[in-house]
Amino acid sequence: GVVSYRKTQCAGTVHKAFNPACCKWFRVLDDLQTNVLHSTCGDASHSALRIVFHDAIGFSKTKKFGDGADGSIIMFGETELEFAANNGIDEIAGDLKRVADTHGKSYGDIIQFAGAVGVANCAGAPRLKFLAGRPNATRPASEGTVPEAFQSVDTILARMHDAGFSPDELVALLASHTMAAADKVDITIPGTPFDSTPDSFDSQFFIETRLKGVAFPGKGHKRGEVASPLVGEMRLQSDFALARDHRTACTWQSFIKNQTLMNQCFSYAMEKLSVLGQNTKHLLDCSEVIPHPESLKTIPHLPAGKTMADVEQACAATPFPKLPTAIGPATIVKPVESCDGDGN
Ligand code: HEM
Ligand SMILES: [Ca+2]
Repeated sequence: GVVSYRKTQCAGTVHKAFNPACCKWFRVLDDLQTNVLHSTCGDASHSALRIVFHDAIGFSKTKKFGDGADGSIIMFGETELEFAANNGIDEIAGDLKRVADTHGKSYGDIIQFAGAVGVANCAGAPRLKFLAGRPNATRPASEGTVPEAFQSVDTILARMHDAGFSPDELVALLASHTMAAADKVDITIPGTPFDSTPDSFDSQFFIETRLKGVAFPGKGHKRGEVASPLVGEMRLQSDFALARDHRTACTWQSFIKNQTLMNQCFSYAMEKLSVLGQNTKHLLDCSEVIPHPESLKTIPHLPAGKTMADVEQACAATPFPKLPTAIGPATIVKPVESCDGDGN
């Protein structure tokens, strides 16, 4: 397509595009927002971001398996969705497969597109890039490429290194856990968030993972889970450990009062993730289709009932930033509701 400096009306939509070749993605956008993501930072938008990671990370620099952000998790879903680390991905995979098939898009593209749109549905989020044109996957990823919450920091950093990501880049990617909840860690309490604001792309996740753990949100401890600081909040063992490890703690902490830095680092790392194993020369930049996220309405804070005495020090070089405490009774985190019609 030819880029012009005047926008072209995209037929069949309310949208206009600089690049007419991106018009068809506006039709995909409308379908996704109406039927899957509901233009909200809820369960489906969260899942759309998670599947970006689980698809792309099936990549290895050393062993030549896996082709990265190629949609193999949908194309070879009967294989990959059986992997334990992909527990719970089946629903979004099915939804995105339908949308891709309807619009004649590759599974690699639909995953990256839905991820970027899902992020944009969350207040405070960066507007991620979107490149289109990934060919369909020709083989499934191997089991063992997706990090698990019960693994050690050494194991997780080694796996990320093998996929081309530094410890700092992993921390940046983990900003994703600010718009996240767990359904499968403790199946008795589906939708249990990782921070007190799962509908906002804020730095609360980086704050709350550094508070002293006091209890479990369900009835006792599950594999990959450690005690969390708030009623109704889930803490992954891996997030606990990465928040405190000398290789990652200072970067973790640096995002708390610097949303701009957090968003820039997340965007950069997501851009890398979104084209893992792909030749970007063959991709078309349709970033103009990604909606503009709303801005945040809150500032970084300690949840109500917490003080600086509840913070665990971890970065030797820099003290934990001073934060105000939210007013009111101790924060209780409400579950993220799912819209799958089964009432939980
Ligand atoms: C150390 C690496 C990581 C580990 C061990 C990990 C582990 C997990 C676990 C256990 C869950 C809960 C799943 C469930 O029970 O439903 C989860 C959720 C999630 N993860 Fe990660 N994750 C990691 C990195 C990432 C990265 C890099 C991204 C994105 C770039 C990501 C995005 C998400 C999102 C958005 C959710 C929420 C899904 C939802 O609410 O439906 N994670 N993660
Ligand atoms: Ca949040």
